[in-house]
Amino acid sequence: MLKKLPAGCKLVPLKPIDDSRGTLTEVYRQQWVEETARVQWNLVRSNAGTLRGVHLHAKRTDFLIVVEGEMWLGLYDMRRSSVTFGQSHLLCITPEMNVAAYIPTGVAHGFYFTKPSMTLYGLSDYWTLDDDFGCDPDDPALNIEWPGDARILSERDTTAGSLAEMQAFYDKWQETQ
Ligand SMILES: Cc1cn([C@H]2C[C@H](O)[C@@H](COP(=O)(O)OP(=O)(O)O[C@H]3O[C@@H](C)C(=O)[C@@H](O)[C@H]3O)O2)c(=O)[nH]c1=O
Repeated sequence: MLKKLPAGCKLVPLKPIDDSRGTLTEVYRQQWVEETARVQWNLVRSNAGTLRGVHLHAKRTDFLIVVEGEMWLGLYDMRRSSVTFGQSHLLCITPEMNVAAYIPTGVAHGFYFTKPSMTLYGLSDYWTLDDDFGCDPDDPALNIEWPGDARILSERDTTAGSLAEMQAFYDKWQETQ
């Protein structure tokens, strides 16, 4: 497991501004991640024990904020040309940390929620199942030890194939580009 984030992943610091009314926080500026604008935003509620993923996008990047609760972000670098290829990282994000996570294309990711949580994420391309590869989040090759035993997974994630199969799909997709 990598001690740092896979290459190109970023934790962007957010700066809450407090006053007697409460707090105002900018959560996204396009210049923070130096690339194209977000074209879609998703607001997601997750029950305690939910695991979403592991998913991979070949064309799309995600910019993600934990608004409420606690999220463990598992990352695995599938880009053969990357210096961190084949390496994983797991980190915990809470709203109090005041960070947004930027996930580039080619880095597989899963979200595990230890308590009821709300996340907000911006997509650089419209969501489509064609760019939502998936694999078994417990595949030992991922080298990600999700915290907590109780698990709520989607049907798709429960029946997803291996990391090796997802890597083969991703490699094939890249050859056609
Ligand atoms: C992601 C998404 C899903 N949906 C629909 C499809 C389905 O009916 C319902 C729930 O979708 P899913 O089960 O795919 O949701 P989920 O498993 O949370 O999918 C997400 O997982 C994390 C790890 C990611 O990486 C995200 O990009 C996305 O893939 O919402 C949309 O309409 N638009 C969207 O942008």
